[in-house]
Amino acid sequence: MSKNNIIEVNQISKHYERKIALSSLSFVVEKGEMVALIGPSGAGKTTLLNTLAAIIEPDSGEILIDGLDLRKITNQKTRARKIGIIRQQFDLVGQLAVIHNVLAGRLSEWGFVKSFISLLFPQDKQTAISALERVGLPDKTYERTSKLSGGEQQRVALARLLVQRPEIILADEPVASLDPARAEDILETLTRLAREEGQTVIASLHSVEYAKRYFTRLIALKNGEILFDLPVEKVTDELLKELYQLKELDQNALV
Ligand SMILES: Nc1ncnc2c1ncn2[C@@H]1O[C@H](COP(=O)(O)OP(=O)(O)OP(=O)(O)O)[C@@H](O)[C@H]1O
Repeated sequence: MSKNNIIEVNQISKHYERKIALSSLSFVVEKGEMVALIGPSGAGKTTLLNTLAAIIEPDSGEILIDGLDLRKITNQKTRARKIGIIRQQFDLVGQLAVIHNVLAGRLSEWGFVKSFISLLFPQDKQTAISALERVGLPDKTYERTSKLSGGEQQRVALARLLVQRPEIILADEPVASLDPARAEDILETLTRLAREEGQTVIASLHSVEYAKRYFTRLIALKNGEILFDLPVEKVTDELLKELYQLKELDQNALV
């Protein structure tokens, strides 16, 4: 494995009952790459991201992170330093003030007691405040998170990632529920901050337009397989047409 490869996926497969979600996928990602995962609904994007985040285990194949088998990175602290994920539901606690959600990025490092204490006396307050400044939310620090709009909550999730500072950021449809202006704003912020920190990003996106604008490489999934894996400038309209064509009728569904 080359020194620059931070992720190496070797023939991973995952199925749910009779449905194949991922079919023997292999690819390599270098440190600092900005990769967008695209493909029609049900193609396997979320399953792949959850597999990379070790939220689900593949049936077969292996994932190497910095040359280490992901299954062997069992220490939570080590794993949190390597990989952070933003999911569609943000995983924020609505009743808590924004700052506490941001500091949850430290949870695996601090352990339960310090994290609990931080709910009363925010520790490392300055780190959280500067993360909130970087995502453009300095005035919401003590606001109850549930009062924020969807776009603002997405920024809180980003600030939490900034505090966690993982080497790899996985983002599952990070802008699905946002209007176009806010979606672009979040993608611009995410990719700019990741570039500044030298982080590697893999994000699933429904919008090919955003994928092309903010990312440098597109991995296209279709029916759990990689249809193409190309630098943005090599992705043609023909390939995209093939990718989003309606699936062939699933004969099994008729039985
Ligand atoms: N927990 C589950 N149980 C059964 N089938 C599942 C489960 N999770 C995913 N699937 C199936 O696996 C396939 C891949 O799903 P996945 O959510 O990874 O696709 P996706 O590309 O992220 O779709 P979307 O763009 O709609 O979010 C789909 O056919 C889906 O129905």
